[in-house]
Formats: sequence, structure tokens, C-alpha cells
Amino acid sequence: MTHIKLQNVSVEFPIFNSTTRSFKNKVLSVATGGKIERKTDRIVIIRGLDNINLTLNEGDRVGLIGHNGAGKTTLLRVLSGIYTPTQGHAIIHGQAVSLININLGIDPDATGRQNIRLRCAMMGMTPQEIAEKIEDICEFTDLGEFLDVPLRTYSTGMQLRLAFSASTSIKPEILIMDEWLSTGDENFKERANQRMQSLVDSTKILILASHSKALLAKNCNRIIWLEHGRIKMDGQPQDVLPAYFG
Ligand SMILES: Nc1ncnc2c1ncn2[C@@H]1O[C@H](COP(=O)(O)OP(=O)(O)OP(=O)(O)O)[C@@H](O)[C@H]1O
Repeated sequence: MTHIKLQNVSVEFPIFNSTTRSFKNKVLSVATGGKIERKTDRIVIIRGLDNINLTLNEGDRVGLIGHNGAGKTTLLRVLSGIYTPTQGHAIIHGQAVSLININLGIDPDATGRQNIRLRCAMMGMTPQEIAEKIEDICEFTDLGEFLDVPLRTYSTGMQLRLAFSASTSIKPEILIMDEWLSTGDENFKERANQRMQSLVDSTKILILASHSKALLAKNCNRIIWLEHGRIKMDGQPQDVLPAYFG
């Protein structure tokens, strides 16, 4: 059964050689940012996440909200396995795929087709799965003969089409996203949106960080509001969204 359990999870970033004495007070006086503690004269700790306890089950479509620096990206990275908590435990049962950085692992000297293979392998697909899907992915990009030339010859939009098509070709049990992925010219954007929606609808657990109320209201059945690395509110969209957005 797909599920996620975070127990007393904290993520700390030590900053060495910090010399600004008033740093802590300055930052804590605003809504943005994680918690800041001065450890010694020279070391300051920024707590991106501060003692998070959280259980996510199948069917949870979670929207993550919070001001800049509240800890959303840090939490997405813990859930993707990119960060290990500096305290506490993160138990993740299920295949998690993150669409946080879809360009990760892209090689400008490799062809489009080779890059699709690379990206798929990075997401955990087996060679057989890649062989089964590659033609569909190539077709979705609509890049034609460009698929057989090096990626460095692509325009930015063409690179994004390729990264998008490969990254959305897997149907994971846990889908982790930072805002909605949208790319390309009008025709591609329309197809891309449909593909994203079908991915989001088919995943067992969705975690979507966003600053868009409409997007969260449309796709989520649970909203978690982070502030200074802690959970300020966790509940139904109709309760949490108005409290946050006002
Ligand atoms: N690599 C890092 N080194 C030091 N501090 C970091 C690092 N990454 C994040 N932080 C700190 O952790 C806190 C949480 O940052 P995070 O990126 O998770 O916020 P966020 O909610 O995603 O913000 P935004 O909406 O601006 O993307 C911030 O105070 C930030 O300064």
C-alpha cells in the first residue's frame, strides 16, 4: 500500500562563517524563511523543516502552500529522497517521481533520442520499459528528425518539449510537483496540459507545491500550510485556502 510517513523530520542547513550578528532577528521578523538559530559566533543554522509529523495515504492529493522560504521545496526534496532528514525519519512506500527539475541529467552533446533514454533511466525505468515507451515519447515531442541530432542544436522551447515528454511518460504511485508544468507553443501546451492532467489523476498520492489558489482548488483534497518550516494548518481546501489566501 502506497504511503508516506514523516516522523519528527527536521532539515537543517549549517551556514559557516556567518558574520552578520543581527541576521537571526532580521529574518524572524518577517513571514518568509525558515527558522534561524545561531550556534556559535561563526555558525548559523537555518532550519528548512522543523519537526514535521505527517502521514499521507492513497487518495491524498496534497497542496503545499506557504510564503517564500516556508519550507515547501525542502519538504518536496525530502519526499523525493533527494534530502535525508538531519533529524527524524522519512518512510516512503511507493515509487515516487519528482517533476521538480525535469532537465536534470540532460546531456547537450547527446541526441534527443539518447536524452530521452537518459531521463527515463534516471526516473527508474528499466531498459525494457524504456524500449516499450520510447516511440510514444518521441512521437509526443513532435520533434521529427531533430530527435537524431545533438540537443545543443535545439531552441529552448524544443529542449523543454523533450524534457517534458520524457518526464511525464512514467505513471508513478507518488507524484511530486512544484507548480504545474506547462510548456511549448499553443498547440503543444494544450497537449501538454492534457498529459499532465492524466498523470495527476492517475497517481495514488499527489504532492503539489503552488502559489495558485485555482490550481490547488482544482487538484487537491488536502492542503498543508507551512510557515517557518512547521505545519501551520493541515486540512480540507475549503478551510485552509481561504485562511491562507484571505
Ligand atoms: N541549500 C540551502 N542552504 C541553506 N539554506 C537553505 C537551502 N535550501 C533552503 N534553505 C532555507 O530553508 C528555508 C526553506 O526554503 P525552501 O526552499 O524550502 O522554501 P520554499 O517554501 O520552497 O520557498 P519558495 O516559495 O520561495 O520557493 C529557507 O529559509 C531557505 O533559506
